Amino acid sequence: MHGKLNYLDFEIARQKSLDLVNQTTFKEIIPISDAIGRVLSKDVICVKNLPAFNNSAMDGFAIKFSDAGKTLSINKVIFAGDKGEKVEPTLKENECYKIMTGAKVPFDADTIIPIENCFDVTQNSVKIPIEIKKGSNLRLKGEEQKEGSVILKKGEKITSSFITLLASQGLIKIEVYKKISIAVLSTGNEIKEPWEYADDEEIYNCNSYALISLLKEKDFDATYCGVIPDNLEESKTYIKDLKNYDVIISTGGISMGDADFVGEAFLQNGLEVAFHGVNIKPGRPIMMGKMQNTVVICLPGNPLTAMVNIYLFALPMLKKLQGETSINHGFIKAINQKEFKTKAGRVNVVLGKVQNGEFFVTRDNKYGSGMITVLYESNSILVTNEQTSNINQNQEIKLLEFNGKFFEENIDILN
Ligand SMILES: Nc1nc2c(c(=O)[nH]1)N[C@H]1C(S)=C(S)[C@@H](COP(=O)(O)OP(=O)(O)OC[C@H]3O[C@@H](n4cnc5c(N)ncnc54)[C@H](O)[C@@H]3O)O[C@H]1N2
Ligand code: MOO
Repeated sequence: MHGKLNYLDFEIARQKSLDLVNQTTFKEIIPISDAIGRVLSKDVICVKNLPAFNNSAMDGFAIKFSDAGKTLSINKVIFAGDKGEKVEPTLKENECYKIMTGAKVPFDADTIIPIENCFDVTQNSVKIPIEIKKGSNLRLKGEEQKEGSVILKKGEKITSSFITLLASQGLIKIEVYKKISIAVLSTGNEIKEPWEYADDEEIYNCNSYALISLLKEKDFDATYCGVIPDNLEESKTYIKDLKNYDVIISTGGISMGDADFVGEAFLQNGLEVAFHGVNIKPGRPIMMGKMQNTVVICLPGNPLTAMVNIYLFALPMLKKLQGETSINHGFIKAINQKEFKTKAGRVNVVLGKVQNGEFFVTRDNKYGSGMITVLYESNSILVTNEQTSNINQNQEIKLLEFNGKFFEENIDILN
């Protein structure tokens, strides 16, 4: 672990991280009221046509299109919820129905005219305008979704708009993938928990809480498993007890320091390293691999680095493991507002704030990976390719927002 790190190409590292996992096979059935953020483990098939019957989109009159311009007698009034005899076709010559929004339209009417577009409306009759469109305001049975069609796809993450569709089908339970289990650890003798006393030489553990919160924002549950002391033997035992988790995420102790033996402790527990070291700033020492069935993600200790790296490298892989199909970062386009420099020869991650399509780089891109406040000051990142040394003012750029969307397509996010 102490040899010079071989810095892997960014895209190769991203691909290797994805290759480490296959989607979980464990499923469960849960109520739709608890389903937000969960991933569908099978397609949802339409069992009830949408709409279920021909119905009116407006309060008004249901007529035959050929009666445009005529004065018609009102045959009957139909309300939403009327059924059976009340909605049987009963039109005679020069007649129409008065009808309410959502009410079933009998088969002998083909067009709905909103009441405010009609003339001389009385209890018994109405004059229909001459300029009308056949079929207007008539919502046809199955025009939105037909029985048997796929309405929601396996691998999609459930949002509130999914719930509307599920409830429209009379579904109250749904099959989803079980949540993957994630252990989060910190390392380092200098680390104190926020509720402990920390003297001037000690620092508070921010990484674990920050990572668990970021994972929560992305609909993952993570368990905090404590601080591993800077001691190889104790680390080995500690890690051995975590093999029941699907994923272990640690921060710190993976660079070149004499106390950086977290990697060694994982290795001695059977870790097969996929890569250790990526040509990116921040995040050069990042390491990923697999320890039997457990995916191991070792993030560098600097809080800024840990957060940016979990976002860039870990989220796509965790999404894949969770069974999601949209696992790739999507970008938004913006215009850079102030020129800044980046270092050619490596991939650079640049923090900034995007607002209404304008990007404001954080602190002129002059900050250290050990800083914490800069994360708070930013809402997005720009990722350069290895050739880029400058981002000009007014240059169109691609940005990943911290709360950005993920897509099935793998698109080029580099600038
Ligand atoms: N000789 C070299 N030194 C370093 C290299 C290198 O290539 N050669 N890489 C540097 C880079 S880049 C990074 S990033 C850091 C990462 O090192 P580690 O992953 O070993 O992290 P630590 O040394 O344990 O900690 C770094 C920094 O972060 C603080 N830290 C750690 N854990 C937490 C926590 N849970 N909450 C808050 N802060 C934490 C820690 O106190 C250190 O200040 O290595 C460079 N060195
Ligand atoms: O990964 Mo380090 O944060 O580049 O300094």
